[in-house]
Amino acid sequence: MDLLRVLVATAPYAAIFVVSYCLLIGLYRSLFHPLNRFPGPITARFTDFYSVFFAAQTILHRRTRQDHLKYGPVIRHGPNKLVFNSVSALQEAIYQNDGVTKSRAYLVSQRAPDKYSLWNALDQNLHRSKRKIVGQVVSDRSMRAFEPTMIEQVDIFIHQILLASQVDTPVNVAERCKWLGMDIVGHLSFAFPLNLQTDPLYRFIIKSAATANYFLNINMQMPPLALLRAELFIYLRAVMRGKSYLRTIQKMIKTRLAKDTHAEHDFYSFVADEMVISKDDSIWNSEIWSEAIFFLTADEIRAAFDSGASIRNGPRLASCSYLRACFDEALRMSPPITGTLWRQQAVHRGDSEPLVIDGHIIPHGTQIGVNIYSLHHNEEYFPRPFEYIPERWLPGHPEYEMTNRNAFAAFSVGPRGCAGKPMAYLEASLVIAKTLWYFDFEEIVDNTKETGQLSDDQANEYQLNDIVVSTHDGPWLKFFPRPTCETSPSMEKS
Ligand code: HEM
Repeated sequence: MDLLRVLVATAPYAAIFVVSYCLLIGLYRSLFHPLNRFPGPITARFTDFYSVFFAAQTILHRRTRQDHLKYGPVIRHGPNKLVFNSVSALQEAIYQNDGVTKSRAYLVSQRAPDKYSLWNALDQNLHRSKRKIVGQVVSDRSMRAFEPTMIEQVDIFIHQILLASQVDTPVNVAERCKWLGMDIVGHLSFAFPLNLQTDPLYRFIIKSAATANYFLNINMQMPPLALLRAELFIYLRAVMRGKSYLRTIQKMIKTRLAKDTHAEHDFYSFVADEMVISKDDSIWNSEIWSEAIFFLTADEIRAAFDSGASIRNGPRLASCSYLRACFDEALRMSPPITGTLWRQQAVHRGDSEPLVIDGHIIPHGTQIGVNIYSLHHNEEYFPRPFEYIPERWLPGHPEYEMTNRNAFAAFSVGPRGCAGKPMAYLEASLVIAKTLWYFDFEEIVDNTKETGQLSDDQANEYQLNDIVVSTHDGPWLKFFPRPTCETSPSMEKS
């Protein structure tokens, strides 16, 4: 009762304190903040809720581009944030600059205070040592050893499409690719057969991972929001329904720990000797846990591939330049990571060495970045940005001359660029090559359109939802087996 009385008595003072604090912060941000000289939306000047608002609608990438069109190549997108839309910021000033590191916003993905994954390790030395280990997993040699498993999974994908075509059923390609991607990464990480393609048991993890990424994206825009732990309610509900993503990963790790370290050719066999791994329940706080979470969600990215190019399979896969051009153009228009990859000046630089980006001196502590979607739709680098033109990537074509391919950032660049790039290309090449070899297809529903405020240009583009990695639905395709199918091993399974 006493406590209640104290609370009631102090409430007005607390309210006055909060309002005064907000007013003072507002006054400082509008009049004295060193970023005031940069243009941008008024709301973003005062609060990160501006980005949170659009992130919650999964359209922050589109909004950022619109803001660039309105305010120019450098915009203030939060009280302490600047977004750049130039090749020089991408290639020199930010992502390949030793004096710049990942932003502290990445720490919202930490599982335990002193545990870092490759993705959220800000310290450059720690990152280098982690990257070395993961580099072994996705190296060319390792990928060659893993390829038979990958092909096996791709063959299941083809077989499932055949089954659908035999009963005249259209296929949601995004959904199938997500299942395939997750099955492959289950084998790659802990040699665990998730079998999403053939068995619905674990399919819930796709949705769970998307929910986790949705909240991650919002929290990264305004890190204090992570303290609210809004995602906990969703996790709790999943646990109660017996469909917990985290519990599934725990099961995968435990199953793997029960086997001999080098019994399988997977991620675990590489990291086991480097990390202290406990076989009891404290697995939740272990280093392997942090890495596993990252590995499993990163793979969702691969579901974004869709291409209509005609290609050939086999040893010449790597030399199929048109296939590669089609991939790159799809990745340009619909990058699997659409957002701004936030960075900040590294602490070791100290205040004495100013960071200069595109001629602007950047105050220490400012969050800086390039928005991949905006850069990929910058007309200066990619004329007619909303048109799918693979010839931009093929020497000898006029479009090639007019394109600045240095502005391509689907895998980011520099030491924090994508470690899985060769694997992503290999997997996508195999899937598309095999699918086109065995099937003709037609689109059933037009998935490019979406309700909402889209410009005419945008309406012609395949619509993505930005949740750190972008998600989408469809296309819905109806497949027709080609005569070549009859002799294929994967078809014989039917
Ligand atoms: C089309 C598919 C893919 C795209 C477009 C893509 C894109 C990216 C991008 C843009 C980053 C930088 C993220 C940041 O700075 O916050 C990244 C990081 C990373 N990606 Fe990928 N990725 C793809 C597939 C994969 C696959 C298949 C794997 C692994 C099997 C993978 C592993 C990684 C890793 C380990 C990092 C962190 C690198 C580091 O911080 O050192 N990616 N990826």
